[in-house]
Amino acid sequence: MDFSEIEKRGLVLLGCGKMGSAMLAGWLGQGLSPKAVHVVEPFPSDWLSGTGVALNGKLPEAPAVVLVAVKPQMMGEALPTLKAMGGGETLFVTVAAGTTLATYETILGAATPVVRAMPNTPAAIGRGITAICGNDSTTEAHLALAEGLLSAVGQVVRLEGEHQMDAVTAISGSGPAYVFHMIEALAAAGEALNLPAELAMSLAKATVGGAGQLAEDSDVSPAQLRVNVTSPGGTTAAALAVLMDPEAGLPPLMQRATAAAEARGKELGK
Ligand SMILES: NC(=O)C1=CN([C@@H]2O[C@H](COP(=O)(O)OP(=O)(O)OC[C@H]3O[C@@H](n4cnc5c(N)ncnc54)[C@H](OP(=O)(O)O)[C@@H]3O)[C@@H](O)[C@H]2O)C=CC1
Ligand SMILES: O=C(O)[C@@H]1CCC=N1
Repeated sequence: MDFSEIEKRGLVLLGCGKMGSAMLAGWLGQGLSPKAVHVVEPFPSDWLSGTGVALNGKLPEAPAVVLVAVKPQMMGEALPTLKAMGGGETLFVTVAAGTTLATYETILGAATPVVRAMPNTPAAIGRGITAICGNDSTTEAHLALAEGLLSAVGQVVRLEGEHQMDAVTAISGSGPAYVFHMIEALAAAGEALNLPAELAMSLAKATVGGAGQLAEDSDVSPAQLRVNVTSPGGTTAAALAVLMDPEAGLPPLMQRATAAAEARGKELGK
């Protein structure tokens, strides 16, 4: 990523909790100068204080980018403090779930370029995936700037429009939590089969991590990779008969879980 525009005009990060620090760690790791970053965060972590970024100080008048990473519930309080940066010169990029482009336009002015982005926490190790879409005031240059910034912490995909954002949030924004829960569940299942807890957790982490990497790196589909593990009449087939049950297996459960996430995204947007 060419950070020169951001290093010239500055980047304001509003809120530096779990997602803000995951992205900040990625940018600093990619060589962004900490001096270019101005963070507004009520309770800075020790990690944040040690990064060398400007913390809770005077902000640039027209930074290249404001990255909004506060909770949707805090938006009404936090965003108006940056209203003076709205209007056109500064690109606002927001990662908040649910909150619609129209809400930002109401607070910051309709002429403000706003990109909604949905990243995920593997951004902290450069393995995130972020989906983006912009409002009517965004140009190709704005989208390219947002894309460049977010591609410093993983892959970026552009959406057809904002109507896809709550579904994306349900799949990849929240998705790492489902995978972490899968690790917990697999480890707990190992303990239920009388393995020591530490061994069960090591097996579960390495299995999920290795399978995820294989699925991402391989030209073979996940369905075929699954078949490759499954010997006819063997142990995997016995487990998959339970997991792939059309009524009580993982697919209907995953659909219910992601539908609940999507519905919550829509509620947060109201
Ligand atoms: N966590 C994730 O995996 C993902 C989160 N997101 C989105 O990212 C956003 C942040 O989520 P997350 O990082 O998990 O939440 P966190 O609570 O960890 O981070 C939000 C941070 O903003 C701070 N904050 C609160 N009020 C203000 C304010 N007025 N001005 C500046 N900072 C403020 C909070 O401080 P304090 O704790 O003291 O209130 C906190 O440190 C949310 O909108 C969420 O939807 C998107 C994708 C993935
Ligand atoms: O749980 C949430 O609302 C946020 C959005 C996606 C991941 N975390």
